[in-house]
Parts: sequence; structure tokens; C-alpha cells
Amino acid sequence: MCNFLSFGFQIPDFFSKENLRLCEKGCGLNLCSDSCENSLNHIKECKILRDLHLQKYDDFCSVLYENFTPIRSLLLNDADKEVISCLIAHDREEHGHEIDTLKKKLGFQFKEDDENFLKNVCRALDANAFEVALGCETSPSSVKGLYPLGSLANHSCVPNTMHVFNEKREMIVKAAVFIPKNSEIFHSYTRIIWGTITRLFHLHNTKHFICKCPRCKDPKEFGTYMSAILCKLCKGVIIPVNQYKAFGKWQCQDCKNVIAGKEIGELMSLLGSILRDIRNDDFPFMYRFLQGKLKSVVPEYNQVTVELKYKIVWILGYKSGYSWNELSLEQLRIKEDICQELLLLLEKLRCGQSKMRGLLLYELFCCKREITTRTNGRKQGNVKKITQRNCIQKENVLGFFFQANPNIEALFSEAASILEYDITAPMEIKTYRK
Ligand SMILES: C[S@@+](CC[C@H](N)C(=O)[O-])C[C@H]1O[C@@H](n2cnc3c(N)ncnc32)[C@H](O)[C@@H]1O
Repeated sequence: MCNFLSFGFQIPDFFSKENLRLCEKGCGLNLCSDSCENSLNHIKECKILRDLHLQKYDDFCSVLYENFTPIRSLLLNDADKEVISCLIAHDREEHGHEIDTLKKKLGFQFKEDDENFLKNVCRALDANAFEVALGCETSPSSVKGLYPLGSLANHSCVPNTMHVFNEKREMIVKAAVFIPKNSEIFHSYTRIIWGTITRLFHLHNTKHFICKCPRCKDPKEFGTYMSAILCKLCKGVIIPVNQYKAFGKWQCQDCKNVIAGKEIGELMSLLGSILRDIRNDDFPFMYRFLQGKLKSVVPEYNQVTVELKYKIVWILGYKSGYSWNELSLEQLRIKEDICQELLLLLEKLRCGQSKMRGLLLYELFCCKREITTRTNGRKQGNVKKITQRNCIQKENVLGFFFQANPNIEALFSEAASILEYDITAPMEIKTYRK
């Protein structure tokens, strides 16, 4: 378990701007109440802000909020400041721009020592901070957190650990695969379902290194061809000749047709923009696109296809008009198939007990439960009668369901074990573990 250095900043969603008012002492922050204004936490940061001579601010100073996190680091004690100074920090010019923005847009005046410290905090945050997921896949929200111990691990696209955050926002790191003694511990700094080109680009741009992990080095991406497209001439797969060369040539594995990287880049950005523009509850369009155009231009595990399938997982069963009991049997089977395909992909990618595996196993369980309940009405009716007759608690209904359907229990148990401690785990899993 890794503890965090607490100086992050979040405007909770439940505060609408109308319920906030400016601090009467003139620090520029919006507050929710008098007790908030008189709280020790606010009194300390209020003084820091006023000492910085905030000159220009309006009723809701978004520039201040967007760049506020490093300012709070001035409240850290000396030991914590020392910890930050020990962390690796990105030294490129662009890191630390938050402090320049605060000076330029809000007229902040920093003492020279403070400015150097704050820029270093920004650089350390950029190099080490974790995204702490608080919401779930259907209602995402997150904050950034600095976990000095957790941040010591380097990255691999075949990570041997997974991590989750608990109710206290502590980071729990678990082995995702068997880790032999004396092996290096790796996290993944990217999404598992990105293709190699996207991951390499992201890691280079944000963390400034070139990943040489086994997955990045394999042009076939462990047989998934997640970055590949289909050849217009023979429908073979086209992959980069050298994935480390930006805008290098790509070549068809079958007919050896060569394509310029620029052309591939244009196709991928077109597909990416279609993906971004699709309404996030437009299942009919997504499914038509998946089965039609997309299938004709990219192989089955291309990252755009995978991303789209993952989006569908969070529509069916959750979005308005697609709640579990509104889904047709056909839609349930579609979701079941997608979950199975994505689980197979994760196995090919050697991700072990990843968080995504846990979530997909649970979704697969939900599909199977719904299908079983509908197609096996008599048995389920019996479960319902037994539970009603014996006044069984809601949580125990699951136990009865497992007794009647032991083959489905394994999916739920594995999901529950992977998502143990995770604050974002599905409610049913959280209730079950209590
Ligand atoms: C959170 S730190 C990881 C710990 C760091 N190696 C240290 O010594 O404190 C992130 C930085 O470590 C380096 N790094 C992490 N994974 C790497 C990898 N697979 N290859 C090369 N550099 C890596 C990069 O400089 C990256 O910006």
C-alpha cells in the first residue's frame, strides 16, 4: 500500500457555481459556506494566496483552479518538501507552465525560492503523479495524486502489477502475474488497449522516454496487430516496418505493398475523430460502424475497434434506454460476445489480473445472469420463491443464484478478487465483499 502526499485539488461536482461565493478576505477562491471560510485548511491557503498578491480575478476564477495544485504544495511540511525534491522531475521547458500562467494571467508575484520550488513541484507532478479514478466507467471522474513510493516503479506495456485506489485514496499495488524473486516491478503508464504506435507516442510526449518493453519491440504486438490496418489490395495486415521511426514506412505482411506512414496517420486520425464524435450512447451507430466500414479497413483487434467495443460494454446495461431489463436477448448476446473477445485480447497482451479484466469479468457475469434469468425462468423462479419465502436479504440472493448456477460464480469471484479494495468497483462487488 502506498500513501499519498496530500495537496491535490478537486472541485467536487456537487458544488454548482451558484452555491459558491468568493472568499470575503479576497484570496480569489470560491467557498461553499462560512464554516468552509473559517476552516483551518482554508485559513492557511487563503493567507498564501493573499501573500501572492492575486490582482486580477473574476467571480469564478478558472485559471486559478486549473493551476492551483502546485500552490498547495507550499503548505507541505519540510519533510514532505524534501520527498518531492528527491523525485525524478521533467526538466523540459513546458513543464512548470502553470506557474508562468499564474504570473501572467493573475499577476501572482512569487519569491524567487518559492518560484523555483513550485516549478520543480510541477515537474515532479508531471513525471510521477497518478490518475486516481474516483468515478466508475459509466460516470468517470478522477484527481491526480502523488504517491512517492508507488512512483518509483518504471513503466512496461506488459506490467507485472496492477493498482487500485481505496476509499481513503491509498494506492494498493498488487501482482498481476507471478513475479519471480528479484524481478523489477513495473506499472503501466498507458491504457492497456492502446496500440504500440499510440503508446510509444504518448510515453515519448508525456514521460519523455522510448519504451523498449517486449510488447513495443514486437511488430506484431503479440499477434494482436492493434496498430495495423488492412491492405486495400489483398486484405492482408499492414504493419510499420520500424515502429520506432515516426512517420516511417508501413508494409503489408502478405503482398508486401508499401504505404507511407503519413497515409496511415491520416486514416487513423480520421477513425479517431469519428470515434470522438459518436454520441456516447449511440449504440446503433457504433454497432453498424463496427460491423460495416470498420471491419473492412482494420483487423479485428485494431485499437479503434477495441475502443468502440469497450464503449459498447458501458452502454448496454447502463445508458438510458439500455438498462439490463430493457436489453433484447440479441443485445445481451452482443455484449456477452464483446466481453469475451476483449478478455481474450487481454490474455494475448499478457496482462494477467488487470483492472480491465476484473471489470470485463463482472460485465460478462451480469450478461450471463440476465440471459440465464430470462431463458431459465423456471429455475430462476424457484430462486425467487426460495428467497422470498425465507425473507432472504438482497445481498444473499447472489449466494442463492450461485447455488443454482455454479458455472457463473467463477466469473464473479475472480472479478471480486481483482477489484478488491477498489473504490470504483461495481456496487454489487463492494456489497458482496462486506
Ligand atoms: C515515475 S518515474 C519512475 C521512477 C524513476 N525511474 C525513478 O528513478 O524515480 C517516471 C520516469 O522514469 C523513467 N522511466 C520509467 N519507465 C521507463 C522505461 N520503461 N524506460 C525508460 N525510462 C523509464 C522516465 O524518465 C519517466 O519519466
